[in-house]
Amino acid sequence: MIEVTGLSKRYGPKLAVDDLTFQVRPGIVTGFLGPNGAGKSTTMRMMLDLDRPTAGAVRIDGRRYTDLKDPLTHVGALLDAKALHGGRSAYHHLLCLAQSNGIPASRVGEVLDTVGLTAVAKKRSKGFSLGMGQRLGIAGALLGDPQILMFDEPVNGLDPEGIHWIRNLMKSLASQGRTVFVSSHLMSEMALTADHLVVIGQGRLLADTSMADFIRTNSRSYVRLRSPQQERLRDVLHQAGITAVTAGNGTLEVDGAGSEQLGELAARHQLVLHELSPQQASLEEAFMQLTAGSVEYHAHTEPASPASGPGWGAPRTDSGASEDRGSTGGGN
Ligand SMILES: Nc1ncnc2c1ncn2[C@@H]1O[C@H](COP(=O)(O)OP(=O)(O)OP(=O)(O)O)[C@@H](O)[C@H]1O
Repeated sequence: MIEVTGLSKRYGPKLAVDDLTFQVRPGIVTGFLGPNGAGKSTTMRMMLDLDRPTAGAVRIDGRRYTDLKDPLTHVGALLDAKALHGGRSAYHHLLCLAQSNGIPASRVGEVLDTVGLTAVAKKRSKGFSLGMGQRLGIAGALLGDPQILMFDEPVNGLDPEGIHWIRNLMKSLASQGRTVFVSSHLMSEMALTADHLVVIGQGRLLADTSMADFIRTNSRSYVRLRSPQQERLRDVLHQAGITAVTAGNGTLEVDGAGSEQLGELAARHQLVLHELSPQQASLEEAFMQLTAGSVEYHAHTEPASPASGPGWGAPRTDSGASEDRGSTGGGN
């Protein structure tokens, strides 16, 4: 398991990671979420000793990363798929990694096969597409058959088949009892992959909880009802002490009562229902709700117009102007 304790990282005036404490457990996929610039990559780099913490510590199975013998056999990581020696073939890139980590050369062919790159094994990686580079990075992470795996944005650049493959790979690695820690901005994908979530915003821990609890705690759940006898239904609900809110499309929304209770109530009063559906917010909605206060880089739906605005280059006066990096979405 990975244990992060009081971890902080300061870059000049910027506190990129602020006193993070959490554990990543084996046997499940743990998703690592946060808005742009929240500190995810910095945290992962510190986990792998690629960046020195300003304070705090990371332990991998009770030891510091630098104290691990042949670290790739303990921890496999994909942090930056572009961090490759472009002149080397995929095969030689992996062979160099294997030789410097006491891993048998026979593993190279196995992992190339696992990630589907056998046919291009002898090609130089500088000609690889983004998706092929991701696959090669994942092959490198798997090379030492480690118990702990970390992936920073692993589906970046992958096509739908590749995304599906990554999802199944992570689940199967976790089901073998391994520790899988993965960051992603693709919420729909994370919702299908992760069992547990660690969420950070502006370097601070916002949530460390199961996927189900995270969605339940950070979003509204309700039951949607539609009936041709809406007025009677509303009266019946009111008499039962249940508040219903009229929504669009002739539907009623009810908080605080389950669909079983509502269905039985309607049946007792012989009311026809055309819809009785529990509504649960998506991970994306729950994530946006939780992180709303810690998003640093806000884009704007409407592009600024030279005619209506204060003029190109003039200081903006709307909220968040000082940190705003415009509609490119910021990043680093
Ligand atoms: N080497 C560095 N020097 C200075 N500042 C840095 C450095 N690395 C990261 N930062 C800053 O630290 C903060 C956290 O960055 P980090 O890349 O860890 O965030 P992230 O959550 O991975 O973001 P994203 O989702 O956009 O990849 C940002 O404000 C970033 O600009």
